[in-house]
Amino acid sequence: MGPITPELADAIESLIDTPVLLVALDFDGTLAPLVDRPEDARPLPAAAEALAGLSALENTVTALISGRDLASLRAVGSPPEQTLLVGSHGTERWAPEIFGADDEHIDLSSAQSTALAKATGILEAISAAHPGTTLEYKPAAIVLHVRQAATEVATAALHAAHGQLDDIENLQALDGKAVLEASVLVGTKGDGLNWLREVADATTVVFAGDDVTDEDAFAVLRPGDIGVKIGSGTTKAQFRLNGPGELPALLDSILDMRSL
Ligand SMILES: O=P(O)(O)OC[C@H]1O[C@H](O[C@H]2O[C@H](CO)[C@@H](O)[C@H](O)[C@H]2O)[C@H](O)[C@@H](O)[C@@H]1O
Repeated sequence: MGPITPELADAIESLIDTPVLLVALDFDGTLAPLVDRPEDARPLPAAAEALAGLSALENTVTALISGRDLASLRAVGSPPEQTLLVGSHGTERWAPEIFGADDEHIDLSSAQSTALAKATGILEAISAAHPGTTLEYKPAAIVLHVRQAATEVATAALHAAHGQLDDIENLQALDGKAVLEASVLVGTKGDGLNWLREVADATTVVFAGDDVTDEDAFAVLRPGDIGVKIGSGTTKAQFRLNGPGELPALLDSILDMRSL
């Protein structure tokens, strides 16, 4: 049996006649399998092909919604031209001109720049002291990656980072999969998904994601929408797939339904 359960198949069937469908996908761990180095992540070819097919359909809008900043998301995701993009956990937003929406760029206040510089200094020192950890620099955040560190080193680095970042004003610490992100902007994927729904004028939304931050997006789904959790963990989503390898089956089924 494939990954599409009869219940999920029924939900997909109901998408046939919705006037405007929005298909919004998280990137890392959903469209692209998790890998050691963030710069090496790429969509699975079958998923990228299905996404391109969906983006070419009339009355079906595609979007990526990620914790990555937009430049990084574009570089690793190579999204189809008409795909809307939400980055930096909801705070950066871009839509093709045809949608007539205002983009949202990052413009830090001096208090935010000061907080980011402090957090950067702290995480650079922690990373230097914890072999195997690396840093990712974003316009409004600094991320400590511990995926490649030994377990005890990773735990110690995350513990030290939490302890030292907690006192900085204008900063929020976000836990993710083998990462700790220190961000000076407060945004959620729920805000991002609400923006996408409005800009696309969507009557129904499909959203798939794997991480804790994706729960904010599942939380704003409405009756008739479809939320799909990718992988294990507690979730508000109604449906689940085991990993990014099963996403192409979902996208292909939606593509078939919307192509009828
Ligand atoms: O919202 P997402 O698109 O899922 O982005 C969340 C974070 O993804 C990236 O980190 C994760 O993927 C890396 C590459 O597979 C992996 O090495 C890391 O351990 C994961 O946490 C990205 O680097 C972060 O900036 C995103 O916030």
